[in-house]
Amino acid sequence: MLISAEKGEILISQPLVSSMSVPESIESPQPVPLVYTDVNVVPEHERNELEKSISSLEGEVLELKLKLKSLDEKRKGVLNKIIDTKGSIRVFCRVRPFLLTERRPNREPVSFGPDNVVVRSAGARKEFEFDKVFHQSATQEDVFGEVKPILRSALDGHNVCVLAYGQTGTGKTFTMDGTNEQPGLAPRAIKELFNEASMDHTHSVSFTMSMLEIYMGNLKDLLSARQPLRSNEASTKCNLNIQVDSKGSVEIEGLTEVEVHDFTKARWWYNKGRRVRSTSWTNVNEASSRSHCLTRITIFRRGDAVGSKTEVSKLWMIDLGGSERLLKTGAIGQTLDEGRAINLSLSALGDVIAALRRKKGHVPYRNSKLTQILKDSLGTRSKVLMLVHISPRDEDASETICSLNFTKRARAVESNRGLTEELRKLREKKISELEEEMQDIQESFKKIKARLQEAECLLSENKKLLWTTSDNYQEDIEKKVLSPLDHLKDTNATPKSSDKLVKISKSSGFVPRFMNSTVASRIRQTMSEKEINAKPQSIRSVARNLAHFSTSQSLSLSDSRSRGLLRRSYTKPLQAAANSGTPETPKRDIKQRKNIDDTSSPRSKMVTSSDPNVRAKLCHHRRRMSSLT
Ligand SMILES: Nc1ncnc2c1ncn2[C@@H]1O[C@H](COP(=O)(O)OP(=O)(O)OP(=O)(O)O)[C@@H](O)[C@H]1O
Repeated sequence: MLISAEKGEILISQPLVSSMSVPESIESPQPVPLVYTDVNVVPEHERNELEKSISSLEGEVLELKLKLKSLDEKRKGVLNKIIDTKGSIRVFCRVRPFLLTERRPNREPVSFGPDNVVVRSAGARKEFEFDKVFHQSATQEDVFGEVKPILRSALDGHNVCVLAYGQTGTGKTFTMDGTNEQPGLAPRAIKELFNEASMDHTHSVSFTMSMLEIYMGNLKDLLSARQPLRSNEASTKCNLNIQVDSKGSVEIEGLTEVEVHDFTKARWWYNKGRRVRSTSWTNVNEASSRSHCLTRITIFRRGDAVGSKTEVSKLWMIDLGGSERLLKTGAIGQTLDEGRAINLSLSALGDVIAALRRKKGHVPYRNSKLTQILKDSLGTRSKVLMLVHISPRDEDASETICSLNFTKRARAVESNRGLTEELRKLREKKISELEEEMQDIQESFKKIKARLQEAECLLSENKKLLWTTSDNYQEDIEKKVLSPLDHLKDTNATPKSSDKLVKISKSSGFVPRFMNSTVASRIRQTMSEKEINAKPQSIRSVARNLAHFSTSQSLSLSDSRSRGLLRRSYTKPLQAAANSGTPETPKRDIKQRKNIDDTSSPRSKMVTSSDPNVRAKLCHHRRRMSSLT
């Protein structure tokens, strides 16, 4: 028998009850034909089939997981090649649109192409090249689209740094942070990380988050529980120490690191950190960031295989302080000091990037806190993405040139400039080939993942089925062990695998044919019931109990053990008919069967009546029932 999990149907192997005939008398020399009545018993061969299917599915799941793992490795390699060919330090430029309060000049000082910017200032024309230029109409989505591949790199174990650089008021905070309606890179990146992690079937990935600010050369923990009441007030966690371990990994002593399990929680922490950041008014930007704000997502990625190591990587998202020359901002006092501190560290960052690009032996990381913190994320195995922001205004043209000159240093070596036309074409061809390969890998990955999900689903269904049937199987074994009918075992053949399976809907209230009453028994039953119905309620209830047995009055086995077996076997369909058709748990099944056995056993002491007529009828019933027990 098989229970179809989908349709709630019971499949019963033939021959079923039709093949069951009970010998007229125990003296009959004929062997007892096949008795196969328990609808909950799964034939051995079907259980074997199920076990075979489970083991083959387990093999398939393992194989598919291995395939996914090897494809993942391949994907990692190809992505790495793409990023390296494109340049491990990539520089994008974003041009801020004119604000409503700004007057649009007749002749705009900045013009741009897809990967170049031309600035005209004081009669001079300067051109700068970029990996990509985002025009004024570019959306937050457009910018994120270009950053997305580097996030995959972070999940693959590389340290990644995304930096927003530019003059005050050019849109660094807008790009990194955004607004509720137009979320920026940081919230989008965090969401994407969770999204990618949820789709990774070969690794378990978890994240922690930290935020800090470098303000006037000091480190301030933005997620610390104890924050100063006013923005200028010194925080308790204002001077954190930067440590470098033997492997060159940078850690910040005492920096709050929160575990984030989902995007909502991560976003909550991110907003909390942003609120604490130091800002002040300058005559360029009303809420100017007077510090560098660093958000770190630490990624812990561990393979499913036993003994696999946890890979740790970092994603830094940095909103740098405004890079403008101090005179222009009208800064005095503390604001002037803040500006100086920002400029010093920006210049140190420029030196580090330039040294890395020139592949110079000495990289001056120690010159600022910013570069000390980023020491393990700006190196050779890391990926850096710098977004330089510029203003479209005429008055900002000279400041724009300064910003673009800064990024020119960063791009100098890996840029297309200096490459011959032939080499440039070769490079582009290689990138497009790699991108095609990447697409193929992703397609195969998707297909295998879909098959894996299918196989896992089927496996779990089959296991459930085996579990259910094993329980019945176990019961069956127990019954066989306890059954005194062991000598009949050899004559009761197990249905062959070739036996046709008959589908019977569970809800149809199926009763095996051997339980159907004969014509004679039906007449007898009707007559008894008519008489009993005329009697008091207590007697009617007894008659109802007896009616369970009236359906099998044609049985006349004198062997009490045979009768016991048969009674046990047909109480199940009765019970099934009584139930509403919901699949039973094995435990409930046993309990109910016990109850039915109890109630179906007529006991003389249950029936008492002073009416001699009723007594006579009941005796008649008792006599008939006693031949069954
Ligand atoms: N791409 C854009 N689209 C629409 N508005 C923008 C864009 N970029 C910047 N802005 C607007 O310009 C103003 C200044 O932007 P933002 O504060 O992001 O500059 P910033 O470079 O971070 O300045 P600071 O260095 O002083 O913090 C804000 O009002 C912002 O909403």
